[in-house]
Amino acid sequence: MSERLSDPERRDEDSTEGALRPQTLAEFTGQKIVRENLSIFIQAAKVRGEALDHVLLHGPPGLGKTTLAQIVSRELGVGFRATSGPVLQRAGDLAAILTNLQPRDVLFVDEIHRLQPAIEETLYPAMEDFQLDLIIGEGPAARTVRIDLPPFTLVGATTRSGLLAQPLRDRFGIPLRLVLYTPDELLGIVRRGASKLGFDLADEGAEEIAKRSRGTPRIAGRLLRRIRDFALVEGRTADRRMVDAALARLEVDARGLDAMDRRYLLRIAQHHNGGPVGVETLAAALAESRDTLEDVIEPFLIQEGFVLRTQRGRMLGDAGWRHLGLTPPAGSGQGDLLDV
Ligand SMILES: Nc1ncnc2c1ncn2[C@@H]1O[C@H](COP(=O)(O)OP(=O)(O)OP(=O)(O)O)[C@@H](O)[C@H]1O
Repeated sequence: MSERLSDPERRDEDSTEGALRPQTLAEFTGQKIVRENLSIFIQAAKVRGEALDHVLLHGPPGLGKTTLAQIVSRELGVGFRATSGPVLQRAGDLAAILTNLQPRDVLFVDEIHRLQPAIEETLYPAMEDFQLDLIIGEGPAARTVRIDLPPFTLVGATTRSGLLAQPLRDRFGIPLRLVLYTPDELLGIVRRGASKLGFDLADEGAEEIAKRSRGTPRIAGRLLRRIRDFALVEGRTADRRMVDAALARLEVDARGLDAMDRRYLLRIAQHHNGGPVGVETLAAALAESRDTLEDVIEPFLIQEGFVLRTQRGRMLGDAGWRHLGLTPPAGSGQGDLLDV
């Protein structure tokens, strides 16, 4: 995958990313419905003294799934273990983790849609009955040993709940969908981040970053840290003009789109006359995977009306044409919109 500054999937090696992480539900900005529901279920689990039901967090990358999972364990006052779908290669890897959990611990599985089928099946009885069926030996001598597990809470995160097998999805009692943040919510996150970093950021500078972060806290945090670098080296106050100039140098445009987003829009405009064009065709032309287009690039472009998802493929929306400064060809309809 390309190295984009506004790539919400890329994690920062920068230790300050961790410093910006909210630690409690009250500190967590935005996602009001998710927050309110989680708060009730956490309180109820604590009153009953039971493990919280399993939680599935789904939504685009960089919206705070890992952060929320950590917050859930902290609010429950239990331990936190983290792994991810692609890391678990053998059923034994999962067994080792599960048998080491303390009662009511949170086990976070990132990218849960990428679990191996065999591991997924080990997970079903573990989630449902807190039991682990281990097969010992091979061939005719093989036998199954059943191990009791402590009750635990699985918090799964995925950018694609549609890719989860139905039986796995059904085992999450608390499915929660994260949505892109509003500029106002991001403003709160940027202000809080600036104060945590001890960075003197003017209000208008903060607003500019919030507006141009593609609805994603991880991008907001990254832009904030890069602008802090510019301010430091140039010895300037981070007011609107300074932030604007810095974002231009980072190739982030007035609406927060980066070079890749613009290539995507231009491709539909110039090579497909505004579309419709299939996502596979676009992915091949842009040398990106279909998953990257669907998970990373499109959610914001669709939300803002730059792109429309129709039965026959992607089309450029009015906002997309306007943003590129181009005129739509006469008679370009919008096709049949898919529910997005
Ligand atoms: N509501 C929020 N308020 C403040 N900062 C947030 C919030 N949500 C996320 N962040 C910040 O954004 C960054 C990304 O968050 P996190 O790693 O939890 O995202 P994620 O959705 O788990 O991403 P991925 O799906 O790629 O794992 C972190 O630095 C975190 O501090």
